[in-house]
Amino acid sequence: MKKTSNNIFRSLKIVWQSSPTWSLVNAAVVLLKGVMPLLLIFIVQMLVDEVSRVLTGDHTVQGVESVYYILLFAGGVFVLNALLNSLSGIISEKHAYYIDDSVQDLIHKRTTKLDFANFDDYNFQNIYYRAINEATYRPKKIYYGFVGLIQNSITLALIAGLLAGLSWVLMIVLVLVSVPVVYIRLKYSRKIFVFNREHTEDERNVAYYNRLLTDKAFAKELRVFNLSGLFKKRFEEQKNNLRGKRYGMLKLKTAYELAVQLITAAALIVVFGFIASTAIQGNITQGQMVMYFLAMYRGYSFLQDLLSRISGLYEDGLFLKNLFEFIDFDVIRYEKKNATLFPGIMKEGVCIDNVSFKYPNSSRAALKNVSFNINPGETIALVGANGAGKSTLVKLLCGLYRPDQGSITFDGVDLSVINKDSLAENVSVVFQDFMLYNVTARENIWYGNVKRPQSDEEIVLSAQKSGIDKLITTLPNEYDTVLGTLFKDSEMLSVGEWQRIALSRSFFNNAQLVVLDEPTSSLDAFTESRLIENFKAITKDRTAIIVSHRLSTIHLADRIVVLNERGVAEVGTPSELLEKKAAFYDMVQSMRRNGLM
Ligand SMILES: Nc1ncnc2c1ncn2[C@@H]1O[C@H](COP(=O)(O)OP(=O)(O)OP(=O)(O)O)[C@@H](O)[C@H]1O
Repeated sequence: MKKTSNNIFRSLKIVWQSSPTWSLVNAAVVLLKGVMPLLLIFIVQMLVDEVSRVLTGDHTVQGVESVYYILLFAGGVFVLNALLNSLSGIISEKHAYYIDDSVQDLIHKRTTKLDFANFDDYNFQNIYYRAINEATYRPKKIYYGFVGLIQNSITLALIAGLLAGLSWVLMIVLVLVSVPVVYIRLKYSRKIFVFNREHTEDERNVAYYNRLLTDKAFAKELRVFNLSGLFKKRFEEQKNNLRGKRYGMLKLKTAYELAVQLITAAALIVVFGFIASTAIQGNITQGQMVMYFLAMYRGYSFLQDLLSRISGLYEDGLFLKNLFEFIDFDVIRYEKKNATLFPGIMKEGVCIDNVSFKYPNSSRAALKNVSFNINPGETIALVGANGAGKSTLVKLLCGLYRPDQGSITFDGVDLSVINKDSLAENVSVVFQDFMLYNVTARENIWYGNVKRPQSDEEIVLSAQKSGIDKLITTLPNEYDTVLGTLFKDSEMLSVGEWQRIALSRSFFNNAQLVVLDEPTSSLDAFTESRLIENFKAITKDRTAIIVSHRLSTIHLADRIVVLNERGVAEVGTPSELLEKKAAFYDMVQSMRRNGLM
């Protein structure tokens, strides 16, 4: 309960900090609206009493005039009410923008600053999923729930004051019969909350099948393997299973609620009877009787409202735990305080020393005791069978993961103490699964180093190095043509062309270490041989690591490092390794036999 109220206050703080001015304006309008119902009850009482006075004999001008004044006053209240209703719409909309922005900002800060390794953690994925689902609306709902609670309390206090003129017992009776309703709501809020947390993975599974059915990334295979029927069936089964359980809880909750509501209604009838008999005995006027009826009825509905707001707030507080859990989650955090810069110009090179690594949530080691050096300006080819750990080593080299054991140093400076930005400026990578950005060709390359201007002529130079410049100049707006298929007037490229764009992006970043994971996998023979011919010029003065299965690319290297499941199998120049007739030699022979070279 304490944690729930903490969440509520933390959420209100977010709302307040999003815009103190709009929070105040919005709250003022909501509270003013809360006074309106009571004013209307007063007006009705005054009207009934004045009209019955005129009807029972007071035909004087003052008597009729006072009816007009009451009507005039009522008109003013109606106008104010209409004004508040219209204004509250745009005010709350404007305020909602600020709240949305603040919450989104919190989430963006979290997701962009997270270390990449967290995305491999299924538990983190659950927390992230729950947070995203709550983030969009809960803080806003809490704010309105809270302001509404104050509004209802004011109205109720005024109504209670009014009813006190007749009997305090009336209010107490109403409060007492409402308690079970609140109890049931609170109980079920917690049940639903627990249910949702326990079934996050099932929910994600439903969302996954929904993605398989709708996302472009899966659309091709969905068609060629005719998978839509199977996916739809799984989607429906899992969704209906979840819905069934949730609906069952809702039915039970509704049944209990209905039972206690009936008791409350009976109590209300008794109270109405009491008011009527008091009027019949002549202890209150007809106007007062109508006023008490209305006050009682409105009081009852406001009390119901108030109680459902309290249980709503409790529920929101519970569910906000999901958002704050994400914001506070003790993530895998690599960067150390007082991190240092990457060494100026490397003189000693890169040292990979006895590195072992297991992915988070994986039981198998991806790298075991890997050790080798890379001299400054040297090109190393990293080869080995599928799953040997080549891409893993690439990810470790650019700081996406940290070794569990051993170290990676640049000129003796451990990667773990290097500042993230400085590392990104000095280590440039083209991943196997490089990104396709649906922006202009120029921007696609510029993303390699956004600290440089977009007009930088090295953008064209980088495109020339990967051999994509010629194609770009044939596009309708040349370098300013949007690539992809997402937006109007875009031009789609082939996989190999995209790969050349990705290569240009890494060339544009004049990093000291260039890491290319399968850089020629999608290139045609002509482009590949041109890239290979120019490779030395492209990586001039830079240290390079190329991961490849292609002998033509491997032969570019000064030295080859062969990885296997036990770590580094062998290291040497291409001719040394061929002479040694061990792992690399066997690999080349196997390729030759199968006509792969
Ligand atoms: N995100 C991940 N989570 C858990 N295990 C992973 C992850 N990525 C890779 N692995 C495992 O780590 C091992 C090494 O994978 P890696 O991708 O580094 O191999 P590779 O040598 O690059 O293979 P390939 O030649 O097929 O690209 C594999 O056994 C793989 O299953």
